[in-house]
Amino acid sequence: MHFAKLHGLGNDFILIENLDSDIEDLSEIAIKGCDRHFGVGADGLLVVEKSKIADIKMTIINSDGSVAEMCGNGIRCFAKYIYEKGIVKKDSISVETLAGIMKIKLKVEGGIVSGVKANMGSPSFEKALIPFKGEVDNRSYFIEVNGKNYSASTLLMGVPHTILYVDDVDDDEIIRVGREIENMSIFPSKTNVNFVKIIDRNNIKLKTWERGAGLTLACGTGTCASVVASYINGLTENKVRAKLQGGYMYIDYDGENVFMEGPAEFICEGELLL
Ligand SMILES: N[C@H](CCC[C@H](N)C(=O)O)C(=O)O
Repeated sequence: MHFAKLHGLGNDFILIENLDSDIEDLSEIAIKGCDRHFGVGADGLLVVEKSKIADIKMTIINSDGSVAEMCGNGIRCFAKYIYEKGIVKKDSISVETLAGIMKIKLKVEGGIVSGVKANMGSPSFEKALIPFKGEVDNRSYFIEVNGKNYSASTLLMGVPHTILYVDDVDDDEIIRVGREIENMSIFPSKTNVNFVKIIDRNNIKLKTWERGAGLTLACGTGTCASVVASYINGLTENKVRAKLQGGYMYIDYDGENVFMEGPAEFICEGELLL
């Protein structure tokens, strides 16, 4: 089947069209297609489907085959694809996801999408929604891993996110700590784990261990969640530039909705022979 590969700041995706809803084994395609040796290689699979309640529907499947409710870098890539392929030829697009309908604004120059701004909706600290089973105030608590205590926040930004504040986002410890926290029993649906260094009140640096995908070069929902948590805890302003391994993302939290701005690029197209 035909596929496109795109990335948002190095968080890369295989995208396929399923507008006739005739492709069934999407998790199998994600697992095989995302394999970086036996497949195309990607952090996840994006699927274009028809919607009854929005312009289009985006289904997201992680490289381990698990379904994710939302994906920030993915929705920028998705929006670029559906505009440039003429599936939805509007510069303001509504996208149905399992986390709700997202409103996307495209910057178009000469028929090419040069930038994407997404309204990522409202964050929630509601334990039942995240879900989170800890007996602490999840806005700010301490989490212990391998005898070390980390200051943390946990919230829902379409998908569950836990934010840890660290001095060095490049510490190899991140992989072990990320994998351990992702699977802790206090997170019944697991969690993404963001390691954040506050640079100043308008700049952070972060790296994300993603639920169902492992360490990625950037995480859109994670960057949004990190800015919300940092603002709520008085560590930053509500408009923040975030430095990811793959480049910069711009986040604006207005107290109700979170707006994410960043790039999306095509890498290649081809035939998936799985
Ligand atoms: N792996 C995540 C979904 C993708 C999130 C990330 N790639 C983004 O850009 O938001 C999860 O299962 O919660």
